[in-house]
Amino acid sequence: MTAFPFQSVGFDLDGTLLETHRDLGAAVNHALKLGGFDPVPADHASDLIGGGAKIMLARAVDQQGGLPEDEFRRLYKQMLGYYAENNAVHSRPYPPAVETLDALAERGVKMAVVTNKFEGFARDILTTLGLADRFETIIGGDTMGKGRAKPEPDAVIEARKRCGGGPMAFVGDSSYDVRAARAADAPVIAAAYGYCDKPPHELGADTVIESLDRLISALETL
Ligand SMILES: O=C(O)COP(=O)(O)O
Ligand SMILES: [Mg+2]
Repeated sequence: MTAFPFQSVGFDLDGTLLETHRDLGAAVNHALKLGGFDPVPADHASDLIGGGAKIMLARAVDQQGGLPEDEFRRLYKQMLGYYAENNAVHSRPYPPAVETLDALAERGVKMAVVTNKFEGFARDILTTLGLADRFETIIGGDTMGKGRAKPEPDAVIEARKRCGGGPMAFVGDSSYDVRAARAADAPVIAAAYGYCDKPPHELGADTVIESLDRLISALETL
């Protein structure tokens, strides 16, 4: 067997490893309701995901005319409070996620999560789902400091360092992921089944997969 080409793989969370839009959508709708806004329809919640919770709520509020800063901040706090209590109600790994993580572990590959979610939420959800221990590190949108979340490369670079510093490939579903990985000089695979903010083939990734069960062969042929 030839050696696997990557020492580590970095994963985006929402829309790549986990289907999380129902819980995120419920949190946004909780805040929208408190602000007197209409809820976001369930099948539109996924369009708001990618830049973290604040951007998600801001997009939903702006679609309905926007809010002054202090009122927005109040709703944002309410949203975070709700999500803290309800972040893994409906959220699940995509069906081949666990098998794929197993298959990578069998090959000696280290795995990292690099998400724009707050690190604490990511840890909570992965712990509830029994997956937290599989990752060498979990880096959130707040881990590297203000303004350093994806699409900045810092979190990908830090994840690669924490995984030993060897070659890391990155897998993500949005332009935030592709830009962060590119800027960190990591090959990147786009998850077409996720919450892509552009048509998957236009994200600028090295390759596109329709399901996580294609990941290992995609990594071997990058
Ligand atoms: O919650 C978000 O908006 C983004 O999260 P992700 O970086 O894991 O996709
Ligand atoms: Mg994502």
